[in-house]
Order: sequence, then structure tokens, then C-alpha cells
Amino acid sequence: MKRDTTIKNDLLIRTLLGEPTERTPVWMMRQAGRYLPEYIRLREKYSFFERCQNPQLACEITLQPVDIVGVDAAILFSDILVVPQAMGLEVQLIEKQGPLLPDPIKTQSDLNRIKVPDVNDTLYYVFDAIKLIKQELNGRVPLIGFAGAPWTLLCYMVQGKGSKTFDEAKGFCYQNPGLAHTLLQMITDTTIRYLKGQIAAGADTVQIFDSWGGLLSKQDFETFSLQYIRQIVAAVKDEAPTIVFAKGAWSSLEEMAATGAHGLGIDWCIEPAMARKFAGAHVTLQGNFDPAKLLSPTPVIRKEVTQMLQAFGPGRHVANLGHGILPNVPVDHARAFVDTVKEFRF
Ligand SMILES: Cc1c2[nH]c(c1CCC(=O)O)Cc1[nH]c(c(CCC(=O)O)c1C)Cc1[nH]c(c(CCC(=O)O)c1C)Cc1[nH]c(c(C)c1CCC(=O)O)C2
Repeated sequence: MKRDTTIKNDLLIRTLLGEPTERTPVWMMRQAGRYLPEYIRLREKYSFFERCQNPQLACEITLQPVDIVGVDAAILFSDILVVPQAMGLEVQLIEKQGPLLPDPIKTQSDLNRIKVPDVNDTLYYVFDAIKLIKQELNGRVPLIGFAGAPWTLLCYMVQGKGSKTFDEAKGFCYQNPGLAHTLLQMITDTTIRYLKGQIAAGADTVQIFDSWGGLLSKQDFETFSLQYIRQIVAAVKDEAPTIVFAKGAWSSLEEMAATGAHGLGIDWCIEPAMARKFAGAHVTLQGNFDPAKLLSPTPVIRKEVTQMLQAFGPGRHVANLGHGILPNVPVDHARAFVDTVKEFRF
């Protein structure tokens, strides 16, 4: 495994690899953007995909939470939906509504419109951003690269927009399993190339976001999600520490640990002790503070974060939220979360 030995604060990498650390590392999913006034100002000037495609802007946004909140890792500013875009689908981001894919995949002829692209032709801007970010980070903290899990990307590529249930996407899988598996394999092949490209450009670790994994039964999670995640983890885990976050899919923690991933993200609906029992001793757990709890008064945040750290116990834990930070969280509440972890010792 390639390892950047110039990183001064490498708590995250050491924790993912199961090495001893002085304290628990901390970062927050979706930490770049949304709740930061410095980000919102940039949003007024540039469209979302302009922010993703311009390496200078992506770099500036990636560094904001490191400078402002003091997290132990940077996560690349981009989006999981740049992959469907690179495969040939149009993706728009509508202010206050979220993603819109005007021509979603419904039939075989829709599938013929997309391809497994050369990532160097289509996603070069992400690799350029990573190179610039690594330079600007100058070894302060590691850089996390990421991609959406094939199942979560299928949800958007078929449904065409966000949804609480993704019932059209699920209906597509149950009515046309052959098409669904062709699409999932195309996304998987693209994602493997994409994550390898991110690691080659300098990402120190990568996370696979399966935000909608919890919509599937345990059996369907294996069929439509985990068998593809397994391929991705197998392809990248020897190049960089790999984290799998499948929100709500706690009933498959044992199977996810068996993929060989270094870290598993969990949400706040499962207790740390239970997650540890399912996942076993040889994987790092990441999570699992309820993002809405960051709306509590800061003394409550401090007390509950301390309880969370004690519940996970020392070692093999990366403190994080159980899902992305909410846009309406005051910055000092995010800072209270981070500071509590950084001050805590077992
Ligand atoms: C499902 C999903 C998406 N994108 C992502 C996921 C998986 C994680 C999760 O479940 O939260 C992942 C993502 N999206 C973004 C990042 C950047 C890095 C980070 O800070 O973690 C990451 C890791 C930026 C973004 N991606 C998006 C924004 C907000 C739009 C804006 O700032 O104009 C940001 C900062 C847009 C986006 N992109 C997506 C949605 C549903 C939306 C709209 C709603 C929202 O704000 O989350 C798809």
C-alpha cells in the first residue's frame, strides 16, 4: 500500500489500519459546504458543477473545514453524481431541490446511451483538484477521496431525482433484473477506475457512500449492492485504506467486514457495541453521532459526544456523524463536536 509518510497528522490513516494512536480522529461527512458561510459566499458566484470542475474552487472548499473547524482529515469537494455525468447522463442540481437527471435510465435503449468512460478524459478535473489539494494541504492531514456505491448511483440514474423510498428505482430492479445488473456492473467498472485514479492523484484513503443501502432487505442488499461494493473494495483496498458507509444497512455489517474494507461507517440507529459485535474486532468503525443532535446546545453536544466516544471505546474508531452535517448547523456547534473528540483521552 502506498502511504504518504509526510503527513503530520495521520491519525485517520493509522486508525483505519488498526495501528495505535494517541487519540480518536474526527471528521464529518459532508463537512465541505452547506453550513459554512465561506462556502455559501462561493455558491452565490459559481454553479454547483462549476465549483466541482474548477480545481482552484474545489481545493478552496475542501480546505475550509480543515482551517475553520479543525477536522483531522479533508474530504475532496465533489459529488457522487459526477460519475453518472461521466457515463453520459445529464445531471443538474436544482437550487433547494437537489439533483435532477432529466433523461433517466428506464429501458435497454436508455442503457445504450451510456458507457464506461475513460476516466482520464471525463473526470480529469477531479484528479487535478486532488493534486492541487495535496499540495495546499502540505501534509497537514490526509485527503479522503470518495465515490457513490453502485446501488446509490443506480437510485439517482433510474429515479431521476431524490426520493425517500426510491420506489421507481427498486421497481426497475425487480422488473428488469438483467438491465439492473448490467447498469450496476457498468457503474462498478467506472468506479474502480475512478477511485484508482483518485488514489494515483494523491487521495490517502477512499470512502464508498451507499446512502440508500438501508432501503433494501438484507438479501436484496447482497444482490443489488454488496456484490458490487465487494468488487470495488477488492480492487482498491491494497492501494489505499477503504471505508464503506452503507447507511441503514447494519444487518449486513458482518458481510461488509468480510469484504476486507478497513473501515465501516455506521449511523446512529445502531449502538456501537452492537455494531462491534456484528462487524468483529478487525475493522475500524466510523460514526455515529446523529447529525440533528448538532442542533442541541453545545454543553449537550459535548456530553453526548463524550458518551459516544466511551461507547466505542479506545482504538479502531473514527469519530464522525452518522450521516452528512445538516445545512442549518451553527459552525460553533460543529466545532464543539470536533473539539470534544480532540480533547478526550481514554
Ligand atoms: C446522496 C449523495 C449525493 N452526494 C453525496 C451523497 C452521499 C452522501 C450523503 O448521503 O449525504 C456525497 C457528497 N456531496 C458533496 C460531497 C463533498 C464532500 C463533503 O463535504 O463530504 C460529498 C461527499 C457535496 C455536495 N453535494 C451537494 C451539495 C449542496 C448543493 C450546493 O451547495 O449548492 C454539496 C455541498 C448536492 C447534492 N448531491 C446529492 C444530493 C442529494 C444533493 C442535494 C442535497 C444536499 O445538499 O445534500 C447526492
